[in-house]
Amino acid sequence: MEGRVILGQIIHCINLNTLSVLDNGFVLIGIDGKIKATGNASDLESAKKQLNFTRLETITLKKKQILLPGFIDTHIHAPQYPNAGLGYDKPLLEWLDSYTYKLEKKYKDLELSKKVYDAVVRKTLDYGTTTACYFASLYDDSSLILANSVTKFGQRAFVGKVNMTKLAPSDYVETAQESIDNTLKFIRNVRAINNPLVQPIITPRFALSVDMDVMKKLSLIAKEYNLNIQTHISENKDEVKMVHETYNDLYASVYHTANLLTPRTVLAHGIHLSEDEMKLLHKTGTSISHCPESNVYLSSGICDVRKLWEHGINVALGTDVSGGASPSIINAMRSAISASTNLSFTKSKYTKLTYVDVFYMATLGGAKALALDNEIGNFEVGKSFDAVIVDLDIEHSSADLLSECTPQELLQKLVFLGDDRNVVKVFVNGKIVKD
Ligand SMILES: O=c1[nH]c(=O)c2nc[nH]c2[nH]1
Ligand SMILES: [Zn+2]
Repeated sequence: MEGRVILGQIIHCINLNTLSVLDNGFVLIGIDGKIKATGNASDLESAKKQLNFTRLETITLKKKQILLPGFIDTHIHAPQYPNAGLGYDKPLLEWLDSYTYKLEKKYKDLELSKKVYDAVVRKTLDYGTTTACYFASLYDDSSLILANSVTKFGQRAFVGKVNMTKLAPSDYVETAQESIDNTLKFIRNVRAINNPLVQPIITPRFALSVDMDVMKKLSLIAKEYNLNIQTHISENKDEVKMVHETYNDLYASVYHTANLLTPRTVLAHGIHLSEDEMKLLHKTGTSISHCPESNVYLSSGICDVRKLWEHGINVALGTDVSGGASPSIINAMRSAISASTNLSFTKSKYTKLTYVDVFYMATLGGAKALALDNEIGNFEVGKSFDAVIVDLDIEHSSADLLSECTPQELLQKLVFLGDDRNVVKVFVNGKIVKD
């Protein structure tokens, strides 16, 4: 058998509280991109023999390099990328009207779509995002271009054509029929690409912009086509109030009524959830995508990740570009620590998130949120090899390593100081997509 072996310092999460660190380890990958064996370097020869590996390409990491699972961005709006860093003077609902819809409706232009989508996919891969869960726009043909960009550059992704049937600009809204028809067309077209790494995802924008009937039909489509679901929940207090007024129900209950809460559903934000809503999310196996940078820039609030965990809810990370400015999950890890530190100033007996907590959310937590934890998220044998090689010894980068570091310290340097310069190689399903 042919394959590749990576030797060196390897870190991944086994579960929420357990970091596995191999100081001198190996990961053996088959030509099919799957992990065949892992362990200490001293056991490599016997693993090779046992698995009948004859020809192996070897990558030996340097002293200041670590191998990590690829990062998972569970919430990013690809068409909003040109607005990253702009328009943070307004809270959510005004921001949507003043900046966001105005940009998204330009994606009728397929040339613009290709230009921006190629740029987003390239940029997120450069930061080590091996899997991204994208909101696209209302337009199915433009959204298909995002699925093609992802395919071209080799990223693993979910791509959602957004549904919006009300409370939207008159020139950026669909009828119920268009919304459903175009969603079905989009699903068929993404499936026709025949790329197992790219899946369509059901994407009602949020409860305020989609009619209940349409949400219910979308949940039936998710079931029939075996699809994941994504939307937003409880991001901003005015938004929550409007949802209560519109539906006379709790925000999470609105989605539950529409049958949108499933173990394959990821909801962005979840800042202002009530006890009952958290219980409902736990009961339905729904995950939250925590988007800490966006929550600060849009003045939405601070999500209490520990409280969600206490309720048994899985929490992942999202950049939420362009609510968040940075397309980097490394940055999202850092922002999650800052957000929880700020929370600790106002809450008694609150333990802020650690670098291990956020690393978990960026990898295995993300995989769980997308129901891909049998496929990616760590280096368990049988999973696909989605990984990044991180180098903390890059000249002119922010992380100047002037002393010896343990693998755990190298990971901390990445979380607090790292950027795309430190991500020197990226693999998706065993294939090198950044070198
Ligand atoms: O962060 C957000 N970005 C959006 O585009 C959006 N739409 C509804 N709610 C939203 N929240
Ligand atoms: Zn969002």
